[in-house]
Parts: sequence; structure tokens; C-alpha cells
Amino acid sequence: MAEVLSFDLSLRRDGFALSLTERIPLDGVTAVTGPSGAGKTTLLRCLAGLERGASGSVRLGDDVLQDETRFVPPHARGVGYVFQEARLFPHMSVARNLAYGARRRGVAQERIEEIVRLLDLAPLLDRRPGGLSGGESRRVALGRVLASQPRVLFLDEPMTGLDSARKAEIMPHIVRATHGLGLPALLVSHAEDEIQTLADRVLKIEEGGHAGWGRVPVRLPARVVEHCDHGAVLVVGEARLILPLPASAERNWALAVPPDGALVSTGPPGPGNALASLQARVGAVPGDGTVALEVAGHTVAWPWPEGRIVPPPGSDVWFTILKVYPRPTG
Ligand SMILES: Nc1ncnc2c1ncn2[C@@H]1O[C@H](COP(=O)(O)OP(=O)(O)OP(=O)(O)O)[C@@H](O)[C@H]1O
Repeated sequence: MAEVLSFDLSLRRDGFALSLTERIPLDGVTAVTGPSGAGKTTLLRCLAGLERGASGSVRLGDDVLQDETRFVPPHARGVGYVFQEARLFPHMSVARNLAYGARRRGVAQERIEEIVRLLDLAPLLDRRPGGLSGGESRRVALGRVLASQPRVLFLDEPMTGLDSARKAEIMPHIVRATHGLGLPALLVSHAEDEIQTLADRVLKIEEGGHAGWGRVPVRLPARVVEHCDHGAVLVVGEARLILPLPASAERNWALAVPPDGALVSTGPPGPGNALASLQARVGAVPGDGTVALEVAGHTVAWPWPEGRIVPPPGSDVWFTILKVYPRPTG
């Protein structure tokens, strides 16, 4: 069982109050989402020990980071915080910025080399932050935080201000930093594409309080079999689809299909602008509004539209994919 980040926090300041009690598994990526001013950054700051005015408790696994008698300072919490802006040291090379992150914890050189490889930082090592693009700076900032060997990663809108091409470039690096290194993360984001691609669960907050857990997409494994003028041809189950992925793209992908990103029909779909259509089989019907579908060799809990009759278990249905968010898996 995954360890848990648990907290019961309150904070009051002019015109704003935060009051949240949660248990978040330290496993995969938890997106924290909600309207502007909801308190997402404030929550991360409280958990990281950056808000002295917050009262309550914070536990990371078995470790108490805060309670009535204890307040562990930010640098000793094991939290790696990637801020909205890169905050690199401008007078140091990229290599020295990375080494700075590692120095405090006496991190082995091999670990730095692994981070350089994972985040593709080798070509940047001798450069100064001033000359880096927005996407490159974020990558270095992520690398510097990873070099401090955190137990959990906090990503506060790490792609703000990047265009969709730069986002597509940095997202695989975030996947490698989290899923590749097995590092759990909290990701503050408003952006649907970031949440659907990266998140394993979604915590929604509003006006400083809990507003529910959001739905996460189902993920289907796919593999690149060839490239064409329009991108990469991927195979998912018995279907093929073309996605605009770069020629250098990884071979294995998880295709995140959001709840509004597919249609299920009881007969084969006619021609349309679907990305792909897969034959699926109805499995268990647990009675929680979802139906277990066997799609492309996977069983997924698919939200069944209210009022539509569920075909009996064992029936064939068609799973027509309208929208996917691809995530590399290595
Ligand atoms: N340093 C500060 N001092 C006083 N109030 C602040 C400070 N920073 C944020 N606030 C206020 O606290 C509330 C929560 O802000 P916070 O930045 O946590 O929201 P958010 O959900 O992260 O918003 P956004 O999506 O716009 O980044 C807002 O009302 C904001 O105006």
C-alpha cells in the first residue's frame, strides 16, 4: 500500500480562509485544481512549510511535519517544490545549478547523471540560465529539485506561459520525473490537457475547501509502429490511429481517454471523425455508474451514460475514441 500525505490545515488571512482535511496516496500524480484564487498555491505552500500562519497537522508517511508542538522547516520536509517561475541562479551554469540542488543532501554523482539523462540536460550543462528558453529553464528547475532527492514533488503550474509545442516537449520529462523515478507528485494546474495527461487522481478545491475528487481518464496502452506525414501511427488493441507526435517519439504510450473522449455503442460505428474504434466486451456492472469494459486487452471502469441500458455481461460493444491525451511510458 502506498504511503499517504495526510493533513488537516487551516489558514486565515484577509478575505480568504483555507480549511482542508485530506489523505492523498503518495503514488503517481495528484492534480490539485480549482478556480483562480481557490487556494491551490496556498495549500502547497502550507504543506511545504512556507506559510507559518497555517495551523493544524501535516504528515508525510510516518513523519510528522507539523502538529501542535512541531514545525519542521521547509528544507527538512523532503518536499521538492517547482515554482511557477524557474528561479534558477543566473550567475551559475546549468551544471552548477544542478549541483547546488544536490549539495545539501550529499547526492551521489550517479544520481545527477541519471537526472541529466532523464531530462535530456546534457546539451545545456555549460549554459547560463539567462540564455535558456522557457521550456529549457523549467526542465533545469525540475532537474535541480530532483537533485535534492525529495520524497514528494510539488509542481505549481510548471507549464504556465509555455505554448502547446513547448508543453508537449516538457510533459514527457515530467512523466519521467514522476513515474520514471517513482516519485509521487502534487500538480497544481487548470489546464485540461496537463491534468488528463499527467494526473492519476484529481483533487478539486474551491474557496479554500474541498470540492470533490474529479474523474480521471482511462488509459490504454499503445505503441508506435511507424511514422507518416501527419505524425506517428500507433496500434491500440486491433485499431490503428495517427497522432501528431514528433518523429523522435518514444515507442510506448498510454493513451488517456477522458470521460467525454469516447462513445460506446452496441453496433459498429459508422464513418465519422473518430480517432479509432475498438471492439470491446461488457464485463461486470458494479452499480456505481460504471461498467467494466474489456478494451484492447485491458479492463477499464467506463462511466455509463445515465438512462442508457447496459447490455448483459459478455456482450460485444464498440469503443469509439474521439479524443486522447498521449503519455509516453518509456
Ligand atoms: N501573499 C499573499 N498575501 C495575502 N493574500 C494572498 C497572498 N497570496 C495569495 N493570496 C490570496 O489568497 C487566496 C488564495 O490564493 P492562491 O494563490 O492560493 O490561489 P490559487 O488557487 O493558487 O490561484 P491561481 O490559480 O490564480 O494561482 C486568494 O484570495 C489570493 O488573493
